[in-house]
Amino acid sequence: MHSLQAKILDPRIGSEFPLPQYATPGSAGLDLRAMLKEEVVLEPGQTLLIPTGLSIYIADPGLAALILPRSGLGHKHGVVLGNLVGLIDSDYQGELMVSCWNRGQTAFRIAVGERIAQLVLVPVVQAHFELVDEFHESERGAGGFGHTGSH
Ligand SMILES: O=c1ccn([C@H]2C[C@H](O)[C@@H](COP(=O)(O)OP(=O)(O)OP(=O)(O)O)O2)c(=O)[nH]1
Ligand SMILES: [Mg+2]
Repeated sequence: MHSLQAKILDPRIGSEFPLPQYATPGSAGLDLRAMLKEEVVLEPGQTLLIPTGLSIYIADPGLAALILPRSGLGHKHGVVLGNLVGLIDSDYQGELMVSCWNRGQTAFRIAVGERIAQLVLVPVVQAHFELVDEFHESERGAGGFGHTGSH
C-alpha cells in the first residue's frame, strides 16, 4: 500500500469522524466527508463547495488523485460533482474541496460528516509534445464520434 502525506485541517477528523478509509480491502476509493459547521440543504440545481477538513501532498508527478461521486448519492439522489470529476495535482497542498451539485429534482440534506465523495489515487504519465508533420497512418485515421457504428 502507498503512503500519502496528509494534514488534518479540521480537528473533528480523527476524533468525531475517522480519517478517510477504504471501506473494504478491495475498495479503490477513500470516502471524503463534508466538514460543514452545520448541515446544509442542497436545493435542486444548486452547487456548493464543501471542505473536507483534510489536505494531502501527493508529491510524485507520476501520481494524481481523482475526486469522484459516490454512486449511491449520484444515482438515488442526483448528488454528483459540480466539476463532474475533481483532479488533484501532485503539487497541490491545499484543502481537498468537493463541489457538490444537486442535479436532481428534490432537495438533499447534507449532514455534518456525511461521506459525500471519494478519492482515488491514480498513476499519471506526463508527456511533452513531439511535433511532427505527418503521423504514421493508423486504421482509424481521423475517424471518431461514432465512426465505427453503434453495433
Ligand atoms: O474537486 C476538486 C478539484 C480541484 N481541487 C484542487 C486540487 C487541484 O490540484 C486544484 C486545481 O484544480 P484544477 O487544476 O482542476 O482547477 P483549475 O481551475 O485549473 O485551477 P488552477 O488554475 O489552480 O489549476 O484544486 C480540489 O480540491 N477539488
Ligand atoms: Mg489547473
